[in-house]
Amino acid sequence: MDEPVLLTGAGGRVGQAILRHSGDRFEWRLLDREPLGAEKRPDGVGEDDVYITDITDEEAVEAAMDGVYAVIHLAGDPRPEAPWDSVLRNNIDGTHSIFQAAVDAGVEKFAFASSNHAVGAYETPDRKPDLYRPEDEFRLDGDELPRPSNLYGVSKATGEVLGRYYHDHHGISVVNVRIGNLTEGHPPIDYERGQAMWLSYRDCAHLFERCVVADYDYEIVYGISDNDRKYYSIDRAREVLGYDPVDNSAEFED
Ligand SMILES: NC(=O)C1=CN([C@@H]2O[C@H](COP(=O)(O)OP(=O)(O)OC[C@H]3O[C@@H](n4cnc5c(N)ncnc54)[C@H](O)[C@@H]3O)[C@@H](O)[C@H]2O)C=CC1
Ligand SMILES: O=C1O[C@H](COP(=O)(O)O)[C@@H](O)[C@H](O)[C@H]1O
Repeated sequence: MDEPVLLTGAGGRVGQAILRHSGDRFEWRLLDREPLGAEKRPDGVGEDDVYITDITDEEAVEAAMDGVYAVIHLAGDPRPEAPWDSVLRNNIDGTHSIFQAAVDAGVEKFAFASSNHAVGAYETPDRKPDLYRPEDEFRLDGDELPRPSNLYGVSKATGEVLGRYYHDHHGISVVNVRIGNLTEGHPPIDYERGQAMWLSYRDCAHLFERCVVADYDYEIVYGISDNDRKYYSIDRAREVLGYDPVDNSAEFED
């Protein structure tokens, strides 16, 4: 595939994890509202491939989308405690703007950075803390309805529904990745929930690489490493995307 892959939110944690491990895999086009210095770009990605703009700027987004094969859409407010005005603008309006530009430009595939917080309210008091432990068999598999933890989670569930709409009415392939907890180098320390949903940097890059390469219609998958502790199934990501993670938070326990 010679056409570019547009990565929004390229300067953030998830974007940098992808570029660090898969920087040589695609022709990248990078978008962020903050400057992306040479240290944030893979070799060979020059300033002409970088778009510094807000994702709600429809004209600028249209220009960035021209000729693109696939979109990995990460840009947004990632804070679980983010207020409504911010998630409405950055996560809902922004995601709408990126989807609309993508279908207008004939983009084939769209990977959306959803979140564990779209389903956080499944972690009910009667299930905690057992569901964070290796012997517990409770699993979410992507077929369940959203049960957001907070307004940020509402915005992520809304992004998933926007994807459903654009897939059904415009035919674009959409995969929603409910990312767990991306932490560099090792799983979160003294945080069982975080260890159960840990996503290592290299597994993150591999997962989004598969979102560009694999064939699918509309999917919801979980983005975590192959942790012994888990309450998210990664079976669907394995089956549909060919996701084959190498990390496991249990390997870091004493
Ligand atoms: N880091 C994690 O563990 C998780 C992240 N996610 C999602 O993944 C995505 C990326 O998250 P992180 O990399 O952790 O966040 P981050 O804050 O490190 O990166 C987000 C990037 O998007 C850019 N951005 C934000 N709003 C923008 C706008 N309106 N227009 C243009 N650029 C904008 C920021 O400048 C930043 O570079 C977010 O959508 C977040 O909700 C979901 C679950 C877990
Ligand atoms: O969606 C997100 O989830 C991760 C993990 O959630 P947490 O409540 O365990 O911190 C969070 O770190 C990240 O900022 C957020 O975008």
